[in-house]
Amino acid sequence: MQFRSGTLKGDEKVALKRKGTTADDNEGSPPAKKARSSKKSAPQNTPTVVTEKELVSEPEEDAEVLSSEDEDPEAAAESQEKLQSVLKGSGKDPYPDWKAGDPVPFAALCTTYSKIEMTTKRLEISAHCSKFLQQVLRLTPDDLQVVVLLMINKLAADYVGIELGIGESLIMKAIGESTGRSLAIIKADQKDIGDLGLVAAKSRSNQPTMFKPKPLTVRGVQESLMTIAQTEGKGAQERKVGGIKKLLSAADTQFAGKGSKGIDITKDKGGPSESKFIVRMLEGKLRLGLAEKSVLVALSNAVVMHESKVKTGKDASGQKIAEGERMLKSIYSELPSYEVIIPEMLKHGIMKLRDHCNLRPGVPLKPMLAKPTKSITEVLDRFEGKDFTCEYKYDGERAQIHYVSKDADEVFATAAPSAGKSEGGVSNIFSRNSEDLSKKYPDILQRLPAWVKPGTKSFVLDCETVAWDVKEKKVLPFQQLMTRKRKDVKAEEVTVQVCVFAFDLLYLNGEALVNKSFRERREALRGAFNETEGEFKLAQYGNTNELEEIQILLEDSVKASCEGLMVKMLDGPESSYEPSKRSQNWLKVKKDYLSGVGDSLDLVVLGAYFGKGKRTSWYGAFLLACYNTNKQTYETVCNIGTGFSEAILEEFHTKLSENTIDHPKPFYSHSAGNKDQPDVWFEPKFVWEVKTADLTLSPRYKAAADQLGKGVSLRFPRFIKVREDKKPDQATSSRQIAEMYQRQESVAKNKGPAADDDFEY
Ligand SMILES: Nc1ncnc2c1ncn2[C@@H]1O[C@H](COP(=O)(O)OP(=O)(O)OP(=O)(O)O)[C@@H](O)[C@H]1O
Repeated sequence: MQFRSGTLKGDEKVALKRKGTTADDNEGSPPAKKARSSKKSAPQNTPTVVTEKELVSEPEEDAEVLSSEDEDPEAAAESQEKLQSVLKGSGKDPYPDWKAGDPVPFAALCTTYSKIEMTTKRLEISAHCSKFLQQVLRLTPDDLQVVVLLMINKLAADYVGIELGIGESLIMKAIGESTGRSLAIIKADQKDIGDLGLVAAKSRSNQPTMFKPKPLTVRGVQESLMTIAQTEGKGAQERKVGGIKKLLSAADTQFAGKGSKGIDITKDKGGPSESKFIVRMLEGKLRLGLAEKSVLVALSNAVVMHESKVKTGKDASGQKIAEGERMLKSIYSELPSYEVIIPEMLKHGIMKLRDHCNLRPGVPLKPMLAKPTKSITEVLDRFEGKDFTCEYKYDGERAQIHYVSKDADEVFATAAPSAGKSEGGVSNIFSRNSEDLSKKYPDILQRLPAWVKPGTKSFVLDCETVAWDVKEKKVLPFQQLMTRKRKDVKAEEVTVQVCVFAFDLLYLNGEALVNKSFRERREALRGAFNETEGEFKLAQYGNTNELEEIQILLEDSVKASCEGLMVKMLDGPESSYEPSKRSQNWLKVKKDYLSGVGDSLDLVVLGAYFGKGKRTSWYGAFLLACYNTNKQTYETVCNIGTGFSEAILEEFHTKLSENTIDHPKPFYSHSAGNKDQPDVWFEPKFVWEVKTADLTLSPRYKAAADQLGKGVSLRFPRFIKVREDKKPDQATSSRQIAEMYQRQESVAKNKGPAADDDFEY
């Protein structure tokens, strides 16, 4: 049966109930044995131990891109030796040497992309990346930064705010105009092939060449992409198309006009075609299965190898490679900016990076995140024998405030365009994605100097901005905060007042505090700021290990309009601040999810079903997906039709209709059966927070199917809110879903949900 709208007819519901489920259920089956046994599998954040399985899949988690905390040094060294042997054994350089000092040819980067695309083995991916980066270091080190950025499909660090993600229609137009093919043919090809990159490659190989433009260079492509991304104002679309056409016309000169002897898109996924990769870059997704962490590791390996060859003429040892990897990961976690790190690394060498690169105001770091729990007793079990603290979990927007006063010793390091300059100094606010929020919160920046005590010269503060009811003097719901304009807000015109609730201090007066204990950081926080009612407060907390007292704190937090508690380790190295990591040392306890799955999920809208009855004018239900960070694919997880008001359905209909696509993207992992297809597909753009009763296995959905054998789906999913602060690739990951599923009580007790395995859909 196809789930088409939020409401089922009565008899359908009865029929389904007899099977132990209902329509909003996304069908269940008993957990497979595999799923139960995988509970015992090794921790996933020890990637340096290379097993047979890891050679095939890449157990990574973007949120943990940078953490090296749990790594065992011996295992790391062993893994490095294996990597080294792969590096040595991989034979020829990936691309013939270009003349030393010349710009890196774009074709060389595309050859590397293509080799990466052809394998799923982690060590091979690392080896291809590292070999190419060594070649760049040897021949044109000045281009290393640009090469690394393009490998992660970025034009600049996130805080600079330049993004690609050009719409399909503009790209199709440019492909048509640059290759002389009609838009109708391009559209037909897209329908057939499903990958616009391959359509571009095919179009290019069929095109006769009149003249041979100069081959593309990596730097040239980066500059052109930058211009395209920054084009705005009148006629922007036409100018963007013009820019794309120029790039495509200069691409694949070696293949153009050779027909299928040139780029054969039926073989090797189109090979190293430049047009293919340019188009994918423009779309904002390279889809190589190359996670940022792999590039970071390959970069450290390449630099260590290169330095060793220059100094001793020999390859570096596995131990040296492991040391380099730990160093670069740790530096990058505090200072995530290749623009800052790479020039310093080239100047001083990788092992001297600590002397030159540290956390600094102006460069936002990725925040530490929490693991969900579903009972207070689970918290007590996890933190047994340790001192911990329970803070209120405020429901607003994560914010990182950076500040340097004019009489501080250091300078504000940012390239972020809208850092607020005042008489007092320079300040900026960043989101959890390192986006510059200064234009959204000018009122905070204006008031900031009043909260700072006289001896406080510079800081990086971790906090939550929360909508504040000035009259009633209390916190307002998250939805209220979302009504604030996102850009060009004038401090004097602010309608929704915000109060900043500070909960951590990462840097103070020239010193990074991230490696100090949380008790010390909290002390420093209290010493550095003045609280001001309704404007700036320190997060409320209680230090207790008593179940009853934690229960009371939880209830009080909910009465104060908070979501629940954040429970944090207080002392020792475990209580250090772990940037970018979803850590066991921060636990969240949400009142709504006690005894459920422990947390809500943030999911991406991939498709919709036309509404029926009262919902005929809008979409009645939606197909949602989680994100697989290893494969960079969206995996379907449920259909949802509950929790929407009519006004919201109307709004979603308008917004989503602008993002429809003719076919599912090749990186959507969904059921192939006709009856499971939504009526409309969308670009992956919107992230919605969704609540669920529990999780179940289902052959109809694909979430976490790699880990569990069958897909996971949500039972009784209910829409809560739009997560404007999350990008699609920051949605709940497949790995998180697998973890949630495994932690579910029914699985832990080996009972399994009651639904039939062979339920007919
Ligand atoms: N006292 C606090 N300490 C830490 N984080 C807090 C606190 N109060 C509110 N928060 C918010 O809670 C979030 C922690 O939950 P989590 O790490 O899972 O982030 P999330 O994925 O955005 O999940 P959620 O939807 O629960 O906010 C932080 O990102 C922050 O925005």
